[in-house]
Amino acid sequence: MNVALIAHDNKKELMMNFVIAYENILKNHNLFSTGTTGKRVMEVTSLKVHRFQSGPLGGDQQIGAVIAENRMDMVIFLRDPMTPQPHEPDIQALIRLCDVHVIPVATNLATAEILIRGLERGDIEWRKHVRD
Ligand SMILES: O=C(CO)COP(=O)(O)O
Repeated sequence: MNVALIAHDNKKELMMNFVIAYENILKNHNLFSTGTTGKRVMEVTSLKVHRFQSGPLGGDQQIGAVIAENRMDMVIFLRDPMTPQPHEPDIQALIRLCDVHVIPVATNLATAEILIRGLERGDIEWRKHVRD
């Protein structure tokens, strides 16, 4: 499955703990990230991540483009709801596209944990039939 991992600055520690905890599941999938998140994930784990631009420089839009082509199967986006982001329209657009294409998307840790366990159990195998 193609899985996007994105975290705002105040959520990056949380994301690193998440990817360390679930490395054994994530290693079986193709991982995509915005620039800084991907760099950090590769520093703290042995995971390989395809990195796009940093979020404020267009990374959310690049991941959005993959979603728009219905090629992303899951999005884990640990958002910071307390800090205004300069690229807020890009963030909204990415999440909107997840709804357009019915892509499982988690925007907080509690949902991320459920999605990652679902990924391991094969709950989103149906994506193989609707992708591309
Ligand atoms: O801003 C982001 C998502 O909106 C994340 O970007 P970085 O991973 O480059 O910090």
